[in-house]
Amino acid sequence: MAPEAAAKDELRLEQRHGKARVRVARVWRQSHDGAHHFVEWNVSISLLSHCLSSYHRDDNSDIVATDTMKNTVYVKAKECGDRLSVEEFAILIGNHFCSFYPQVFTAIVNIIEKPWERVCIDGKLHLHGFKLGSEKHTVEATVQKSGALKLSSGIAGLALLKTTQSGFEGFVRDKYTILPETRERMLATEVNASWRYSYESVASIPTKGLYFSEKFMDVKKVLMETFFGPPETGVYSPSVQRTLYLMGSAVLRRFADVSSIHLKMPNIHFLPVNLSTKENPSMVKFKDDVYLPTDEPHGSIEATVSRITSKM
Ligand SMILES: O=c1[nH]c(=O)c2[nH]c(=O)[nH]c2[nH]1
Repeated sequence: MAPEAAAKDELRLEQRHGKARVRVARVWRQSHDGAHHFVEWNVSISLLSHCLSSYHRDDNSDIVATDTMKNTVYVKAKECGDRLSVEEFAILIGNHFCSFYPQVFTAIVNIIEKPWERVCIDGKLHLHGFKLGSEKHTVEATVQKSGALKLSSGIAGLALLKTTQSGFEGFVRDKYTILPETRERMLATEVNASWRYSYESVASIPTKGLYFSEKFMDVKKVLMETFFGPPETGVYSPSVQRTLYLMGSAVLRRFADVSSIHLKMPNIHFLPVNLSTKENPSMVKFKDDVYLPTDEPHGSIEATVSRITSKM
């Protein structure tokens, strides 16, 4: 928020305004091989600006209209002749508002990219055919007039499940506890991750190729490899907490330009099904085979893993 003291009333006002959920799709047509590239973005913009008179008086002369913000998304999408990553587009939009309008000092741009993937027909990548995948790519760019930048990317809704190599033992037992200890259970979650890049100014971001799009795929790969372990043996998970920490620390170890990662990993329960009657005591006896899938309630487990930067 933009805090400004209103001397007249001795009140403090914190304000921002913006346009939420501006939907835009962009096609880039490559002339050399006929391939089309496609993205669909949902853009939200929030501006911190000096426009106090609109709150204190009937004077809108400093307001950048939210309708103008919406139009700017389409203009900038049109103007970007070459493919760019969702991170670069967020920074471009944020930078525009901070540099074009004297009264805007901070722009916060959030974008959600839909997971459209090129289809494969008869083993060949289609030139202009796409299907919708599941997990989304998110970004938040906070740009200051000075060019200072905070950049985070994320994954939303990455549903993962393994049918073994998971357990939960040694937790607190008291008169309220009935959960049995186990070394054999299903582990299912829907990962929401957000990682902060260490680039601190617009001028310092890597611009070669689609740097951040590739990085997004690489981070996702590291998260999944750590969750599942090797294909034939897997890796044992003693708790969601431990697995979350290993996933986050693997990302920090692997990518020098990621300074922290927040992971939210609900523990989605698949309950053992045991059915028995007096007549048929072993009608369905659970042998790690038949489960009742559930959505709620679920365990909610989240943590942020960051580098400890020693300041000498
Ligand atoms: O991995 C787990 N972490 C928990 O904190 C927890 N709590 C619970 O009931 N089951 C589990 N599993």
